[in-house]
Amino acid sequence: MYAGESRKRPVTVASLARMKAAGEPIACLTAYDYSFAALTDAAGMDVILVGDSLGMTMQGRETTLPVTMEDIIYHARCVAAARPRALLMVDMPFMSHSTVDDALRNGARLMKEGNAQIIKLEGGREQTEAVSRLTGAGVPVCAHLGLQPQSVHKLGGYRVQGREADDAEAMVADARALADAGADAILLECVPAALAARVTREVDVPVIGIGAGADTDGQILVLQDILGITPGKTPKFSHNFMAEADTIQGAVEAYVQAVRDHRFPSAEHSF
Ligand SMILES: Nc1nc(=O)c2c([nH]1)NC[C@@H]1CN(c3ccc(C(=O)N[C@@H](CCC(=O)O)C(=O)O)cc3)CN21
Ligand SMILES: CC(C)C(=O)C(=O)O
Ligand SMILES: [Mg+2]
Repeated sequence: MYAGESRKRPVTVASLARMKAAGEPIACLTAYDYSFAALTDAAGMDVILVGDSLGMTMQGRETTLPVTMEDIIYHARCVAAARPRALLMVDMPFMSHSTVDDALRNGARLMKEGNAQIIKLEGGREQTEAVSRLTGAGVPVCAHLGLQPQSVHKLGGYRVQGREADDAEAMVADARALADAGADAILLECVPAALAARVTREVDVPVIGIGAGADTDGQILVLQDILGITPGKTPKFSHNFMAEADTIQGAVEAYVQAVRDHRFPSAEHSF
């Protein structure tokens, strides 16, 4: 939503670009079913993500790796049934885009079967050809840099990425390459706030952050984390908005308002 745009009008990929240009924060949240998608949409969310985090939040798996195309399409269809005004973003599962042919076939499935309006895929410059072919074919793409949970076994855990100077430079170069390849947005997960601010300045496409500080074009969190119902430990970058709300609807609205008013994230949620 950018200044002057009717709140009732559906959010599109073009809306996100206009919001970046206008300096209007983009509020994003995951949802995995019809009821929460409807509630989240009524709270005024700009983007709803059917994330592969559903492997953990919905299925109780230890990582996102077991999530299948069938799983994510099932949840995307449940969310799409709410006919949200929000832009519907859907994650490409682990190993669903490791070849360009797979990326094209599976990206098309998320749109045709899952009703995705934009797909998100983890990876850096090695994904540029897939991004270019997908966007060239009319599939909007959000690239996902920084902490890539599908690489947890390669990374050795869920850790902040880009702390060393050479890793930071590589991330900036990846962001540029993906934007040049046609990516419509970039998501940065678990990166130092200063690095995220630099990527946000240096690329033309909207940058959405999670654990990436306050100076990105938008914020995203996981639904269960903002409701305080994630079993076990929640990431440092999340905040339980139920702590100050009486209802689930109120908590989701408080999150949207905190993002719009630049009150979330604060330093305690950032690296
Ligand atoms: N409930 C939930 N919330 C998420 O944000 C989330 C998921 N699930 N599943 C998929 C990924 C995994 N994510 C995670 C999981 C753990 C940390 C974590 O524990 N991070 C440490 C930072 C460690 C460091 O300082 O390097 C933290 O204390 O927050 C981060 C991201 C983000 N995503
Ligand atoms: C945490 C967000 C960015 C995500 O990719 C997911 O929910 O799967
Ligand atoms: Mg994901």
